[in-house]
Amino acid sequence: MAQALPPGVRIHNDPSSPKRRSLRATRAFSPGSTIATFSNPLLALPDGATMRTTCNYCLRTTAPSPSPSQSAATPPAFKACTACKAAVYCGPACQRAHWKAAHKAECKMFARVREQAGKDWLPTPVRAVAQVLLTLQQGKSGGGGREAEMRRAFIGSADGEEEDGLEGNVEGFKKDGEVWKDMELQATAAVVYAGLLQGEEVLEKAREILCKIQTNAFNRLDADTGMAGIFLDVGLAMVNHSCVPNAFIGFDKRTAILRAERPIQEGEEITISYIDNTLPKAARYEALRLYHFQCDCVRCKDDLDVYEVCQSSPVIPLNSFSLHPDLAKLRDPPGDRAKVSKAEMEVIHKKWQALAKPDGDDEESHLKLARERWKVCRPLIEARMWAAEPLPTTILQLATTWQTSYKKVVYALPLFCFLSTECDPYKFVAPFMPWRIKNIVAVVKLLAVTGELTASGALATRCSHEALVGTLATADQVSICEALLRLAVHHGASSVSDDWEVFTQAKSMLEDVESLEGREQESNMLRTWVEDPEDPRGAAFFENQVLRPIQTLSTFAVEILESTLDGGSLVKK
Ligand SMILES: C[S@@+](CC[C@H](N)C(=O)[O-])C[C@H]1O[C@@H](n2cnc3c(N)ncnc32)[C@H](O)[C@@H]1O
Repeated sequence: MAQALPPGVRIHNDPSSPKRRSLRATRAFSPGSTIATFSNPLLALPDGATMRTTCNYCLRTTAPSPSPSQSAATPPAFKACTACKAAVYCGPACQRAHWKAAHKAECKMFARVREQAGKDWLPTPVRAVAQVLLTLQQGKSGGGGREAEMRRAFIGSADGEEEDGLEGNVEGFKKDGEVWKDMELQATAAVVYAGLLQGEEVLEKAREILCKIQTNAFNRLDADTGMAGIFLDVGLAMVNHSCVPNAFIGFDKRTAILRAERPIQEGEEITISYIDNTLPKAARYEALRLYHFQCDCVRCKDDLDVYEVCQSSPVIPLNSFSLHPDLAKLRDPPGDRAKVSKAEMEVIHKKWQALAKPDGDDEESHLKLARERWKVCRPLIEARMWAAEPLPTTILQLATTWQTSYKKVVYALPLFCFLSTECDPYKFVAPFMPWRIKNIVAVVKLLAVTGELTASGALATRCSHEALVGTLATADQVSICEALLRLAVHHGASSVSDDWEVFTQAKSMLEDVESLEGREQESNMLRTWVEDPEDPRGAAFFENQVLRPIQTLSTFAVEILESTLDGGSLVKK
């Protein structure tokens, strides 16, 4: 593709390979380091309905605080475009930039959307296709550089050389019955709302654009690593998939950051995972169906489970500064893995997926579903394969429900400790992977609750698990929080982005903990441990005051899960 690429990467074109083009490293990268940033996307859109609560240019989800000159009583708010009243912005600079980048072409479309559909937003793929069609259309009357870039990416170069454009897998999509039907509808909607005449030529063009968006756009991760909107950069779009990738992508507003997950050599192909690569093989293949290729990475070829991938990971040593410093255990994971065959793991996942959604959003409905899921996972539980999906997701879903429950919040703590020590390190071996940091920060937030309950003496009335109450009563909960926050801040610097909400929260919570009086000794000890995790005094402090209580809390998790999900009682001596 003829476009400027950031340093750190180059495009390799091999017409004889099924992958065709790929992204290669121009130098070596260590795990956690930034390979390249991509800040000039061709498309960057918030999710459909959230276009009213997300800045349509920088994709910020909360408006910046008012300046000191503004009244503090005025809550920061997004301002809508005065013409269409649909797109909103965090400030005039973003509004101006978006006008130039995309909104000038699409603004009038929203009046039509309101008139024809009675809505002031469009589903993301429909809006994205319409934006491309309208920019190309505008180009006919002098759209400038943006139009030329769009044309090269979506239509091919001016001399008709298709080679230059984005991959669309159009023929593959056309063979995919239900999917293609949906795509045809979305493409037609884009043409109608864009106000273009509905000839077969324009409809065909719209379908091809949609195929290219589907193949090359990334789901932009929101602050909490949930999905929110799409991001398409023609350079980043050259990165291929592997279920054992050596890189991952983080997003910071309108910028995508490509980071190394494993050591990368100069000239090596850079790969990311397009999907949740910790799922069993059949589920991964199903998720990859929309990309129209057969993955032949080592995870797929040898049908490796999470433990087998973990065992041979080159980033195991990074865990010496983590909540799983026992590297030998990562290389030789516990459990009776021979008890569950790969075929049985596939069946478990299929059955789990087939279970219906919760009947309602109340705690009881979630609990009912968790019980059914737990039952399906029984062979994995008996083999103690805690990191094998769908078991960790089952635990996480219950832990997340309990996190906000007045009655169960205390029980969420052992569950998150368990996820952080027995599941996440095997699923995501590099300690800077966002899901690991997010669950560690969840432990800190829960300790803030149990710390208060312990101090006020109310813990025993809120929790009938005596050993859990006893462990918390004797633990130095503040030092545990400080140690976990230091881990989160250290690894967070190599994770999603500097602006990642989980990372910024960890930094601010750490400042709060550091400012507490009367615990200089503990704080100094933890500082020593961060500076040199091998220092015997710091290491012993971490081992005794932090790791041991976390591991003890974690041991209560299975008991609590079994008693809640298998019909027992939470009361334990
Ligand atoms: C985002 S594009 C990646 C760039 C693409 N290789 C190109 O030349 O334009 C995604 C498409 O690349 C191809 N692809 C990605 N990863 C692949 C892999 N591991 N093996 C084969 N093809 C792959 C598939 O056609 C997929 O739909």
